[in-house]
Amino acid sequence: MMITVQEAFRIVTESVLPIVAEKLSLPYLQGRMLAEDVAAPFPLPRFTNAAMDGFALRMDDISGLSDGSPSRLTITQEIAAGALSSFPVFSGCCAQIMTGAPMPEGADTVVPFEDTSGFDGESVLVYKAPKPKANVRYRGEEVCEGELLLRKGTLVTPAEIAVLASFGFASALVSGLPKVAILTVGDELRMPGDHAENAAIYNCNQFMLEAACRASGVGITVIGHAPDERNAMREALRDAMAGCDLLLTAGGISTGRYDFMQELLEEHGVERKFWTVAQKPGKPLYFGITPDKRPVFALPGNPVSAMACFIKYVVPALSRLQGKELSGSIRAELVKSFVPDRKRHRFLFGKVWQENDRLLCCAASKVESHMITALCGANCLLESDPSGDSIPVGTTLNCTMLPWATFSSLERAGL
Ligand SMILES: Nc1nc2c(c(=O)[nH]1)N[C@H]1C(S)=C(S)[C@@H](COP(=O)(O)OP(=O)(O)OC[C@H]3O[C@@H](n4cnc5c(N)ncnc54)[C@H](O)[C@@H]3O)O[C@H]1N2
Ligand code: MOO
Repeated sequence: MMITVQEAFRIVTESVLPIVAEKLSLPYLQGRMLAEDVAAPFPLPRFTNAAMDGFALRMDDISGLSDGSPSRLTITQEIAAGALSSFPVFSGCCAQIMTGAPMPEGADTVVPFEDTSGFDGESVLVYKAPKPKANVRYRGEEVCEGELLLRKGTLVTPAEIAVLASFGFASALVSGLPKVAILTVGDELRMPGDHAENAAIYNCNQFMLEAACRASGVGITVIGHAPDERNAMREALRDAMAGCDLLLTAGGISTGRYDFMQELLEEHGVERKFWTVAQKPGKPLYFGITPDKRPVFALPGNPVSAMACFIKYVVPALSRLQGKELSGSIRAELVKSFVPDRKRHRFLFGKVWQENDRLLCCAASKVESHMITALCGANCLLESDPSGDSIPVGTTLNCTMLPWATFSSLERAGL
């Protein structure tokens, strides 16, 4: 039974559940999403330390500097970064101290090396008084022990890796990264690089979907292709289904004599959630769940249809598998009218950009589901409800950004 786009979207997002989280070491965390809150196991700085190379002293001992004459102090110890002072700085004394070294007991201020007579000798002349307590980094001044450092759901960037490392965490729990299997079908398809005779065409979906998955930040397990023949498709499906978290097929899902995909998926135990959606392109879209609850999308073979379905349904499913929030769409004003579909929700690839304070959009001029060049230059998928009238200039439309669209593409002019 044909269902609405809204219903299809709801079924997909409700049926797809997060996969198991995994613990990864620091070098592998970049780009992943934290699966748990991280609290500070100790305060930061962990101990009060010097912010400059110089002399740790008691501020009271250099108060005489105010009348212009230098103060002389006896150097009683040297503290390097990583070393501990074993006795206090007494009045009239000071400690040579290096940046990052723990402050010795008794001292409250660090005078930078440049404002003294230097490290040589048994005493030092201090020429310039800093502010009291200057050049000292205090225990816990940045972060308190137990404070929430990083929230579950945070995308790990070099900043989060730096924070984790600073607190001594060698690894972190991140959401699982889905592995996608891709299977294309069709006797007519040839691999790019091979000869395509007579009525043959080149396999675009396999490479397009692989690139779209990688651009969406997920991994690939199997990439396969099968001819329109039941046994070959059955075997290819079995291989594709082994070990993936999400199965994507393209082609063979409509009503043609060789469209065996639905029948074979169900033979493999996939439970159909829906087949056919009131949308253009992408009407024959099939969505199901394997017995062990993995999502399966059988995308229509026409490449633009396959990509529209990927953006509208597969990208949110990949987010759900990772426990990520769905990105949602943005609203932009149409600058060039187009004809929607009378009965079906219309998807069109297009461009959204910013002009002054307004977001504007326009659809690609090539609108048929086999016109793959419409994708080039597009940064979003535009949507329009069914309507018998053309959509006028100035209408506000929902635009879903393509996962690989760049921020700068929003600033350039339209298609
Ligand atoms: N009688 C009907 N015919 C069709 C209907 C319908 O409702 N009734 N729906 C049309 C729509 S809409 C679409 S979309 C297609 C989808 O059909 P399939 O998913 O079964 O896809 P195929 O028939 O295998 O292929 C359709 C089209 O796309 C080309 N194709 C397929 N795979 C690839 C690939 N990997 N790379 C490049 N091009 C590919 C294929 O050669 C066909 O031209 O059905 C309509 N028909
Ligand atoms: O709906 Mo089909 O996906 O128009 O080409």
